[in-house]
Amino acid sequence: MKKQSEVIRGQDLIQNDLFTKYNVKRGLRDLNGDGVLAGLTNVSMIQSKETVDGEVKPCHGKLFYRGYNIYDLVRGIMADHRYGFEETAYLLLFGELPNKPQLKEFSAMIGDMRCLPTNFVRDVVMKAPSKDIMNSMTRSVLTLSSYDMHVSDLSLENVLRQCMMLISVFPMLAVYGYHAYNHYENNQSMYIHHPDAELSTAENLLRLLRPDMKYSKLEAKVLDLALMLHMEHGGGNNSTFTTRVVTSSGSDTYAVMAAALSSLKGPKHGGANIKVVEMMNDLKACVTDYSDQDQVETYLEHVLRGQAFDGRGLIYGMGHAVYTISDPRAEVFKSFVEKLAQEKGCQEEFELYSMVETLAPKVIEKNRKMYKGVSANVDFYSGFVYNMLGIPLELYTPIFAIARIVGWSAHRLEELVNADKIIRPAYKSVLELKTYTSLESRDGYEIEGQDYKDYRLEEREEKKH
Ligand SMILES: CC(=O)SCCNC(=O)CCNC(=O)[C@H](O)C(C)(C)COP(=O)(O)OP(=O)(O)OC[C@H]1O[C@@H](n2cnc3c(N)ncnc32)[C@H](O)[C@@H]1OP(=O)(O)O
Ligand SMILES: O=C([O-])CC(=O)C(=O)O
Repeated sequence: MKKQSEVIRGQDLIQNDLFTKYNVKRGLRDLNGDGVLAGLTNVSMIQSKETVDGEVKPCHGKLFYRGYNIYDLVRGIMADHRYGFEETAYLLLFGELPNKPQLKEFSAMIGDMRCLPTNFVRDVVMKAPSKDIMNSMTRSVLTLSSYDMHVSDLSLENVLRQCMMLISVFPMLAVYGYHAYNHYENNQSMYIHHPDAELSTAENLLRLLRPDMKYSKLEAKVLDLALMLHMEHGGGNNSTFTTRVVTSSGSDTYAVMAAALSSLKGPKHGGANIKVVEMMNDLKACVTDYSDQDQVETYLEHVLRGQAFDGRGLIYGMGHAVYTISDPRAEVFKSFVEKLAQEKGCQEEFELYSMVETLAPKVIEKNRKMYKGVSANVDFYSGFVYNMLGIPLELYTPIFAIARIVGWSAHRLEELVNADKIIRPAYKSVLELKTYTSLESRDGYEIEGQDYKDYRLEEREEKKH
């Protein structure tokens, strides 16, 4: 395929100056990070700039769910020693914080709905397991549509039912998908624990994951915090915008959530949490002393030049489309990470993360043309936290999805209530028009070799147990 791919590169490359000439907002954003306005939302608000003396300036990032500052939500729930997933999900779906009976009823509904169709785990989740749990979840979500008698009913009542069911079963799809992979690919024992309707989402996640179903209160609380912080981030982030776009075409909830999962898994979006941990492991393997600032800085320079790690030139967990000085979620995370690292004896690693957090923005700013600042994003510390909780790498992005499906649901419902207009931006064509020629008279390149054969799907080798 080498020759053909070179042809594609030649045909598809559009010169940079044309984007400037036609004022195309690449990535649908201005250089200073302001996004092209694509809609209005009541679900959440992100602030990264403030007006001081009439001048707009970058500020520390702020995030509000339905008008409530994320700091206050986290602080309030933590202070009362409650789990926050269900309460925050209620807030995002219904627009106000629940009172006690409302929270009890909603939590009970989520608990009751944590139930998959008969033999679904055997017939769907355990078939052709994959290391890529996001793809496994996507397949499960699409297959669940076959069990829904009202799959295409777009009434709010039906869509809410579908969203709540998916919110409830996402932890099962993720963890069972992991167990199937771990068994068939890694030859480990497989156990499928049932969820407990009385427990919170965070507790259930750990219960389903661990062989003995046990976890400490601190572990469940930290995971619950992670879920709260990842739940929602405005209409413009890649997976939520995908949700909005696919919803606007009139598609069903399963197809919409499958599309959103496919967006979130990308390493520039939710998939960054896996990349951060892989990058940090690579860093540790590449330097002789990871407390040595010079060595760490040199490694980061190599990453940026595409000479280290995955060759993409990105320092994962750094930078954000909107935030510049700070991502409030990373700040909240960091304060808990430090405590957890002390408890788990991982202070040295915490020091390394802190060092990279300080050095990376300087290294990026030195090597790239910057229009706005770069700081640690929510994905920077999350993988480290999950690692300390003994959660396998394959589940890091799925945990993000377990939280973010709430935001996707709120945006799908908001899109259905308001827009009823298919989202369809414009692409200016810079195509040159041509005169048709007959097959006999065409020049063209010759296909050499048959290297496509290397790419054929391999039969999965049967594992002996
Ligand atoms: C939940 C989330 O989705 S949070 C984001 C998770 N993603 C990551 O952590 C991946 C690493 N980060 C990135 O790829 C980017 O910072 C993004 C995709 C998050 C934001 O991208 P943008 O808004 O386009 O970044 P921005 O406009 O600030 O970039 C300016 C320059 O700095 C570079 N830059 C920004 N972040 C990084 C980074 N982490 N590593 C290397 N270079 C970076 C950009 O490539 C760009 O340089 P270029 O014009 O030469 O290509
Ligand atoms: O807003 C974005 O572009 C990415 C992000 O942080 C999120 O989705 O949580």
